[in-house]
Amino acid sequence: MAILTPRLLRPKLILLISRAFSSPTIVDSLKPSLPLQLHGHTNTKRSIQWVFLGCPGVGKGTYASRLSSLLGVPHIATGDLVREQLSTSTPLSKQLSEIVNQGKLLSDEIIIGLLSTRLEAGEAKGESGFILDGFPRTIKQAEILEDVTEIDLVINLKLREDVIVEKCLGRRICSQCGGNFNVASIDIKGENGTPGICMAPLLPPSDCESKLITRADDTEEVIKERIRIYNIKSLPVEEFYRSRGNLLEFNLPGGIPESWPKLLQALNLDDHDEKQTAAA
Ligand SMILES: Nc1ncnc2c1ncn2[C@@H]1O[C@H](COP(=O)(O)OP(=O)(O)O)[C@@H](O)[C@H]1O
Repeated sequence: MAILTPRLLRPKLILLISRAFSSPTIVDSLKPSLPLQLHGHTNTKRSIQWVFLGCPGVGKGTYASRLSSLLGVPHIATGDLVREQLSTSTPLSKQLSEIVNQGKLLSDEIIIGLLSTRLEAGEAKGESGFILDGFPRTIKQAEILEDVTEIDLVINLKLREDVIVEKCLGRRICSQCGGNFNVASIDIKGENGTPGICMAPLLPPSDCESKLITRADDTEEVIKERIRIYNIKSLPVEEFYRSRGNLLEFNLPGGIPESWPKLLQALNLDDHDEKQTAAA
């Protein structure tokens, strides 16, 4: 992976994004059903460019990956790119794992280097559009992204903090197939006007059961540090997009069975889902 200096970041990302995402469009076919007007969008001849925001463990990966399958655009999670890098045993991966395992953010340069490499690989495979998950996480990253391309929609997932911590502690990954599961069973009763919340565990199939691992950064101490850093560095990113008018706030009402249909409704995509299911 090439590490880019700040001076080199922008031109490289501009080139990659403009080359990779100027081709055919599913935005046109979805446009009537999009929840927001494409923000300042003049060129409709390109695919969806969406971003997921939200606290660590809120479920960005789950919903971004479902939407990616539904809409046929790549789901690009910077956390996955980081973990791929960590799985190689290079001096860089050792350096990165120290930062990640303390719950800290990697530098903008490193993350944009990883993202550029991923975009380049996608371009070679003819990918178009993206659903970004875990990027941007700082105002600097949001500004760089804004300089190089337009973001149509930013989905901001929200969940109460005590549930987020429990969900992170329950996260498991299958070391063989890479599938994401959750063993946490959340059942919090509503009180003093605050609604309760129920989330069933997302258990693995029997083949994966004995191969489950927990991320090294999913300990209670590190989770709390990640949330603290989110509030300092990433909450301003919510405001960045809110002020541009393309932020969709979505309070998760429960687990996937309750939340997925409501999210599709909020995105005016429930029709699209039915058509896909009927066609399958
Ligand atoms: N955009 C980014 N900027 C800086 N660091 C990042 C970024 N995306 C991922 N990382 C690093 O990778 C780690 C794991 O990312 P991710 O899987 O998205 O975490 P989470 O589940 O906490 O949202 C982060 O804690 C951080 O160290």
